[in-house]
Amino acid sequence: MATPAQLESLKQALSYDRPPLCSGAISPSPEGLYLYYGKKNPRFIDFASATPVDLDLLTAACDTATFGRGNDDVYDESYRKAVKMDASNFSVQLDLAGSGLMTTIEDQLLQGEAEKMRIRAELYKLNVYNEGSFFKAHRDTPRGTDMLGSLVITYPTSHEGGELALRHKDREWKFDASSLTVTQPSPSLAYVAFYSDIEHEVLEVTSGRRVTITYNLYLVDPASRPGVSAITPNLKSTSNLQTTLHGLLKSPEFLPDGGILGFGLAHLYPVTFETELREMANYLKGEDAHVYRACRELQLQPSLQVIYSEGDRYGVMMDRIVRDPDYDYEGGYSYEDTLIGELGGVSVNKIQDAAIERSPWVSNGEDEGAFITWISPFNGKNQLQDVSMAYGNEVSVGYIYCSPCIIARIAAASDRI
Ligand SMILES: O=C(O)CCC(=O)C(=O)O
Ligand SMILES: [Fe+2]
Repeated sequence: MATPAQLESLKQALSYDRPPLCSGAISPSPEGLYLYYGKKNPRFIDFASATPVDLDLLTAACDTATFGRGNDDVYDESYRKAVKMDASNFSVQLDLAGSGLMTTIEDQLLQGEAEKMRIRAELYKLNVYNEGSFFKAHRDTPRGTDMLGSLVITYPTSHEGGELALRHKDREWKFDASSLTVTQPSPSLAYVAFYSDIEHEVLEVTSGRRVTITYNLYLVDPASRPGVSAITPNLKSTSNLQTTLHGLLKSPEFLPDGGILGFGLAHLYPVTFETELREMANYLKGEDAHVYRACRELQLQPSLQVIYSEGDRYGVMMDRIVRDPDYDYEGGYSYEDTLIGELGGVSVNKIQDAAIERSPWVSNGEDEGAFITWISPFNGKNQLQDVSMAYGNEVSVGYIYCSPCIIARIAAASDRI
């Protein structure tokens, strides 16, 4: 066993203070503030000098903004009150790459294994929030395992309210694009980029108008794009977690007979039944990337695992995402029995104070089980039911957020020294 003091030192070392977002203002070239929109009667706005009439015409050309609830696209003004335009109906002249913005976002959001990746921004929508408009708290719909985040760019139209509030774990950040652009010396754009699983909300616009364009941010492996070379930022400083864990590994009193460390993840990740957990190491965000890297640097061969079962205390750990297996429910078998008996799953504890001997599958002799020493709490969002929900009767919807855990196997003290 690890002593409470040892576990506490590891938990303390997990503290991570990099926010899951980056924001600021950019002063683009004059064309960066131009917007062309509409197909039949195209129009033009220069946001350096947009008039109320310009914004009325833009509003009139937009559609009411729907949002995704489960597998449905719904319109509900109590949840999202705004108007929007799809990317196929407008064109912006902003040169994202040339403005240096993508490099800044990459430096902030790519960590761990993802440092060797680049970010591709795909224009998604234009939104207009007139007085009284808002968009209640949501997470952006996962659109691929390579989807990393979202970028919101706000034009410098004068307005009050309409702050973007972002929440992760127990923290909240409020981004007020209006007061930021007003204080810039030349007409500017305000930007905020964040991981797409971060909950965010557009607060009510109390006066004026707020106009944004949004981009979906995808990870791109430069190795798969010939001719594009990657510059890996030199962020390889040894983390506090790595130092603390290294110290503990050197101590013969820390897990003397070896054991399994578990780290619940802080972020959610888009998956399908086909997603390989092994590949997800490349997509880890923020503190999750940081934990994975510390374990890998210490040769602990970290792996991503999912734990199935609805129970609060015990579940079945798998190294892959599994489709709901066929099982003989009538004959008294559960899908957990099938995962253990046929698909190589192992019974584990989901919380620290659940003795593995009490696991239903260990106590009935079905499985030996494995006890996990949890360093950060396991987030139960990765159960089979959650994964299958995205399918329903429309398979093409495809992706759903799940949160696996990072597992590190610690050898016995005699084998470590
Ligand atoms: O317009 C904004 O500030 C954010 C919009 C948003 O969150 C979304 O479109 O998902
Ligand atoms: Fe959003």
